Amino acid sequence: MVDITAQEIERCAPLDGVRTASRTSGSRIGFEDVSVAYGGLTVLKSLTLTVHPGEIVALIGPSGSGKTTALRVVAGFVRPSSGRIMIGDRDVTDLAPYDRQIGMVVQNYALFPHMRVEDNVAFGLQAQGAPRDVIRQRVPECLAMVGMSAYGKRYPRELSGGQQQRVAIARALAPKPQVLLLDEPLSALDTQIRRAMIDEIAKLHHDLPDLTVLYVTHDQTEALTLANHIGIMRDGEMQAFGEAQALFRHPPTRFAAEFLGRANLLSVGGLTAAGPGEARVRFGGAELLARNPHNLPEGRDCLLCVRPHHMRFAGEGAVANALTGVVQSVQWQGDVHNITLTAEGESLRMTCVPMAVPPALGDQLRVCFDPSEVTLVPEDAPRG
Ligand SMILES: Nc1ncnc2c1ncn2[C@@H]1O[C@H](COP(=O)(O)OP(=O)(O)OP(=O)(O)O)[C@@H](O)[C@H]1O
Repeated sequence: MVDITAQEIERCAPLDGVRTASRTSGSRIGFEDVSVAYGGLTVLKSLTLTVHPGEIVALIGPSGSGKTTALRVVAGFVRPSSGRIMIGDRDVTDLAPYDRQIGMVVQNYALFPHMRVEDNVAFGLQAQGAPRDVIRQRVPECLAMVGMSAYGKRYPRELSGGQQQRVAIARALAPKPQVLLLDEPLSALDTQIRRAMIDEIAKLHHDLPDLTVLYVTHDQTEALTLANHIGIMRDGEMQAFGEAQALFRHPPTRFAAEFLGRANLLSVGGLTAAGPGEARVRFGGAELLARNPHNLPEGRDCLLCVRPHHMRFAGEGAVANALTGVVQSVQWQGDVHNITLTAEGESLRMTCVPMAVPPALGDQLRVCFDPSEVTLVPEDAPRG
């Protein structure tokens, strides 16, 4: 993560009042074969991606995978070594940040400390030379949008982290940008405030459905809750991209399965077709039925992705898709019990509603899962 400063936010403030005066419909963000290199090292590699008008796309991925770089290249703080950046139908690759009609919110708020809240929010409008009466109307409007109407006269130091971030969002939205870039906007906040802010951002986007949002985060909950589409970055490349639920339910690679949500990935073999979109596989002595959305071919060794919350107790008698494991650990976490089992030499995590009498360490436990909830995933190609 490369921190973005108040000076850079200042450089985003649009100077052209005519073109930024109103946002009547959404604009796409387009990366067209964009690469970025620092000192000869390519950290963003041929990225092609469209964020459609009114959509939220979240970029997630490990530290250093190029998420912030992708965002900064849209903002205009970084020049691509090749490729083009589009906002709407405009090629903005050679435009300065302030001429791109973007709003930006970053992790460390980057509010101007010497300005009151209302002056922070007015900043972009003043920079574009908006008339005073427009500013007088727009500033309270934006503060109301983020629930900060009562705080206009305060200085940033007189606000909590969550309140500062709300002001930062109001400031970014005041000039009615076409696109909003969010760089880990909630990562400095504690868990409870972060949850509340996720709801608020969702509501904000509901109220501003034309706003196109590119959202960089480490937090898969934020990505899954807010984004229409999610891109998973790795080593400067888009490793996987898809509609949020589809990517979660049917991850295309091991890396995607592990990065988005928690997953048990069992090594299975002997794949045979079993009806449309389904296949049977062997896991030790057990035969299991699963979704095969990636059409892996017969005979293929692959992984079975079982989410911990999809595992259930099988009880006695013959049950399809059942495994027997030995309990290795039991943890109570208030609203769930987490149980770890070993089965056929592999470790499996299970999440279930809290039990009055949980299983004990060393117990044999039969568990099962619904074929429609488990997915076959190809093993990632070796990286070299
Ligand atoms: N100004 C810079 N000069 C040189 N290298 C840079 C610069 N900015 C970023 N990098 C490098 O580019 C790579 C991608 O960085 P980037 O900040 O985009 O990653 P990220 O995925 O956002 O990481 P994080 O999750 O930690 O924020 C990293 O290896 C980083 O060290």
